[in-house]
Order: sequence, then structure tokens, then C-alpha cells
Amino acid sequence: MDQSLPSSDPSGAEALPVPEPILEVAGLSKSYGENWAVKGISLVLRPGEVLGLVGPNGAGKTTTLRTIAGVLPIESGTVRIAGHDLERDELEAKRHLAWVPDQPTPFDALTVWEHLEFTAALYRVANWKERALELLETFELAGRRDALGGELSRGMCQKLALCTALLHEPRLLLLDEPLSGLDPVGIRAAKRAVFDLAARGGAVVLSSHLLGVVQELSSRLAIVRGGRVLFDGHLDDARRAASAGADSDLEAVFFAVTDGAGLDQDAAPIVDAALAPIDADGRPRNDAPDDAVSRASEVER
Ligand SMILES: Nc1ncnc2c1ncn2[C@@H]1O[C@H](COP(=O)(O)OP(=O)(O)OP(=O)(O)O)[C@@H](O)[C@H]1O
Repeated sequence: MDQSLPSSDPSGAEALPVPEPILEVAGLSKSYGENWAVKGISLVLRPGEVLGLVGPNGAGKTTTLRTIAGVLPIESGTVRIAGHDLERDELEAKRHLAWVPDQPTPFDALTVWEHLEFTAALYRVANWKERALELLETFELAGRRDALGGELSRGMCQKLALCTALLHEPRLLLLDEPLSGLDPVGIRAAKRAVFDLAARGGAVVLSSHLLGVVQELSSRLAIVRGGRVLFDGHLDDARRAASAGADSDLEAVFFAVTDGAGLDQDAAPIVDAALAPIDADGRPRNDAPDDAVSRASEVER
């Protein structure tokens, strides 16, 4: 399956009905003390989409993913997963979600197999053993099924995290630097898992500094910096917005966008379209970053 960042097609062909989003993030903001790590990020992800989330160190990618995963509390804004509000309907929202952090830490005292057993119980996966075995074989962990979490290498921890994430067949998979510690077998298996999930109508958010991998796997791109979305769309649109050549790879586009060389506002589907952080009623929050609030106020006027 060719997932490589297709262009939007304004051909005028009869439009198919747009499927319901699997992920809807609106006006998400998060601060650490005085510093805003995420400043009003909004994203929509539909079935079959793989979103490559890229940006420089400290851009807010991990904070965004951890908030969507429910690991960090939502400070302002909303997250809906498969139609369920993450705050108001947490269990149902999380039932459809899997998250693989950049540095997974398995339980020291549980074996590989017990991690899968625990996950199956948590998500009430029927007939899980067959799928668990299949996943372990795919990621070449079958021989280590009785090893304790504390005995695993970094790459094995990542493979185990991918196995547990995939066991309940989530509709939304969040991956934070999923390939960095994996061997070639693990990389191939992880890439296939992303393609398979998208082909089955799921959605994936993939955050990585490995731009070649992002370009290979993603159908869409979100470039973030300073807690804001600078660009959200297809690579071809990013090329146009960044005035980059038609053959430019994601790396060239990334530098054009994040170096602030200037985006063509008309060509960019979304350029710094961050909404202001909003409260539960959709009003801008007073304690949100000043510029985001003033932008939202301008829209209200
Ligand atoms: N636990 C924390 N306490 C205080 N500040 C934090 C914490 N975690 C992240 N930050 C700050 O929030 C901002 C966003 O960090 P985040 O980890 O989300 O960025 P990132 O895009 O994932 O970066 P990287 O590519 O380096 O992993 C940074 O300024 C960072 O210093």
C-alpha cells in the first residue's frame, strides 16, 4: 500500500461522504508552571489517516500525545476519540486508544506474557492468546515470553509496548518515536502494523524526528513549533506553502517551514491555525497565552 503523502485532489470528482473523525483535538493547551508547552493545538484525524507529527526539540509533540493519551490531564481544550469525549467519557474514549511512549517502561516483576495477559484483561480482549502469540512472533519476542520486564533491552521494551498496544486492535494508535530503538525486524513489523491499522480504518499519529520514516508512513503532516501547529496538510501542499520544489523531500520542507522562511498563506491549508485555549463552553480562557486569546477575541469580534 502506498501511503506516501498524496496531494489533495481538487479535480471536481463527486465527493464521497466524509467519514466520522477518529480523533478530534480542539484548542488543546498545556502549561508547565509559567511555560506553555502546547498553545491551542487543533487536529482532526479520520479513518485510514496516518498523521506525521514533526517539529524541533521542545515543540510540544510529546506533551500533545501524552494529553491525547490521557496520561496528562487536559488543561484546556477538548479531545474526542471515536466520538467519545476524553474527559466526560474517559473509559469509552480510552477503549479505542493505544499509546506507545518514546521510552516504554514495562513492569519489572511481570513477564512478557503477563504484560499481554494484563492488557487483555484491562481491555477485555476475548481469545487474546492466539493474537498475543502472533504479535510476539512478529516482533521476535516469542523466545522471551517468560522474561521479566526488568530483564528486557531498550528495543525489546519498545517491541513489547507495540505488542500490548496492538493487542486490543485500537482505532487510534499514538506512537512517539516508535522506531528509534528497534532492530530491522522490529522496524519492519512496526511499519506494517501502521499500514495494517490504517488499511483497516484505524488512524495513527506518528511523532518522529526520522523524517524519512514519517514521509514513508504518513498520509498527512502536522508541523509544530513552540506549541503551535505551523502547518497541517499533505506534503504537496506543504511544498507549495513553503515555496519548495515539487521534488523536495520532507526534510527540505521541514527546514523551510520551521526556519520561518515564510509560508505562502494562501497555499497552506492551515498555517498557525492554533485556536485559543478554550473552556468547556468554548470560550477563550483568560489564563491562556496572551496572543492566542487576542487572536480568538479578534475572531469573536
Ligand atoms: N515535565 C516537564 N516539566 C516542565 N517542562 C516540561 C516538562 N515536559 C516538557 N516540558 C517543556 O514543554 C515543552 C514541550 O516539550 P515536549 O517534550 O512536549 O516537546 P517535544 O516536541 O516532544 O520535544 P522532543 O522532540 O525533544 O522530544 C518544552 O519546552 C519542554 O521543556
